[in-house]
Amino acid sequence: MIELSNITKSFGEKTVLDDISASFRPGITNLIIGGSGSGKTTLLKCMVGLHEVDSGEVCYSGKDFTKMDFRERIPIRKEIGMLFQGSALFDSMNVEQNIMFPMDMFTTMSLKEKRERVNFCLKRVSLDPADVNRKMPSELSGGMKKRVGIARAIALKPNYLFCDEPNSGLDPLTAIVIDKLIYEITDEYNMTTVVVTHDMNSVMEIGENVIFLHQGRKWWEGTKEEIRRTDNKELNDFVFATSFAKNMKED
Ligand SMILES: Nc1ncnc2c1ncn2[C@@H]1O[C@H](COP(=O)(O)OP(=O)(O)OP(=O)(O)O)[C@@H](O)[C@H]1O
Repeated sequence: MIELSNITKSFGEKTVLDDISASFRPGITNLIIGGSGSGKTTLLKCMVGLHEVDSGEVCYSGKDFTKMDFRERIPIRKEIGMLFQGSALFDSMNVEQNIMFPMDMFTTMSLKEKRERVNFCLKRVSLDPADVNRKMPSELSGGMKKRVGIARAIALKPNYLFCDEPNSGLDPLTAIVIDKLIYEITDEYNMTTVVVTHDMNSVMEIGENVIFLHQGRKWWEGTKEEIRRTDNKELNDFVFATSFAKNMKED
């Protein structure tokens, strides 16, 4: 469980996050949506400590992350898996080395144990270790890179999974496959998963809890089913901006 209380963040004069409170429960996919510049990525970065908040609390299972120093944060960081935009694989490392990286950083596992874990994680994302282990990221398709990114994110059996635009750059069918994968592993490992997206297909497929940010504020919160019935003007304008999505709205 992650709980945000009254998060505020400014860059210079500009308030980017304005008094955001929200709860993200384990075992479900929590989505953060909103227009460009609404503060989604900033909020995600505040949650993992890549930005410091100006005020407010980010609590992991009741422990306030914002008040901790670097050392105190390490045990929580070990429980966090991250899939950032573009997969962020290390170009100079092959697939196996990429997935081993968090284990090298945070564990004393033997090489044999690490290899077993890499193979397990690759199989979990439906990749064949014998086929991809020695490949470099440049040799993989966009969808495969995302899968490897997810395999690396789950390598340390995280309790928390953060994904920033996991579908960016993917064709619609591959995007659905990646969404389903995130949804399945969230349920399977009972992770607290937070996904930043502006992909409406994702919202309608896996939006079990959706937070809508508008002008740096939490404007609306609900489920994918509730979005179809919402009267919130800004949310409607955002979600049903495309004719495809309009067809999905209930009368
Ligand atoms: N490091 C920074 N320094 C100054 N301003 C920043 C910084 N990071 C973000 N911003 C500003 O904060 C606002 C919110 O940015 P953010 O990236 O969180 O939006 P977003 O909702 O994720 O947008 P997008 O969907 O386009 O990725 C923007 O106006 C952006 O210019």
